[in-house]
Amino acid sequence: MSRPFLKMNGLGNDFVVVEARSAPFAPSADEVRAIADRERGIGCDQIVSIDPSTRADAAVRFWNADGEEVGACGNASRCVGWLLMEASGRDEASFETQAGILTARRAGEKRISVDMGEPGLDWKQIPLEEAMDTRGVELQVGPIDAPLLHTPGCVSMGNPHVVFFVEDAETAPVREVGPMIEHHRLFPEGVNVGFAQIKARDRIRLKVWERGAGLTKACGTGACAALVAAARRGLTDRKATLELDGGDLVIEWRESDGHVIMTGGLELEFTGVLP
Ligand SMILES: N[C@@H](CCC[C@H](N)C(=O)O)C(=O)O
Repeated sequence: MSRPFLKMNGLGNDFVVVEARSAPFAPSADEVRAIADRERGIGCDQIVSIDPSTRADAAVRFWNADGEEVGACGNASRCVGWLLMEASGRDEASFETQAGILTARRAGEKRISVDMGEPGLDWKQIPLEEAMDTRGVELQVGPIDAPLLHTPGCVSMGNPHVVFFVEDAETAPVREVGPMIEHHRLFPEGVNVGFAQIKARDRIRLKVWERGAGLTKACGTGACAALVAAARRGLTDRKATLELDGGDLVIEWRESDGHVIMTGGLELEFTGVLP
């Protein structure tokens, strides 16, 4: 499969990015896992391919480190948007994903805004196993009479998210609870698990246990989901700074069209050749 790649990250959430507009790239789950392996492979949270498109500048596919293809990846979308704009010399780029056509715009030096589209808020869009109010679903962790965590919000950003609101994100049981909820029966397609501490009406501290990748330094769609889940419950305004382990993202759930706008940085780490 020898072919060039770019190693990139968005706030430390890292990717192997393959340009596939002139030569198809369709890795098997085993090949994805081998590339993503941090001991024996290149090591990354997700793999990204930039494919040809007749409807946008490109089409983009994402795979988690566990080998499964997924519908959205916010931090990687900023990296792809930047690559497309650097190649075209323009200040805007669009690309197809399973979540729809996304538009990226420059927002400073190696800083990109991506219109992530409208969040999915109906239980069937998450999806959930049964009908529930996604502002606060019937799910709890710990003893029935004294739950550790409960009544999280659920949001789809083209991928499923559940967001628990916690007193202190630094001490939240991310590594213990994340894997338990990731594959919980309520989520037939699995789920990304956010732990959000509301610091102010315009500031959230967030940790995310990602479906198929575990605890990452940042999760762009997770940040979008946390802002939407918080704003729906009146905990924050519709625009806030999301503090992730790897850095900050500014997320706005726009009143005018209901779209979620994610703004943040990216890094090009190095180039290489897949073995
Ligand atoms: N890190 C990404 C999310 C990648 C996919 C996610 N783990 C899923 O399985 O849906 C982001 O920045 O959004």
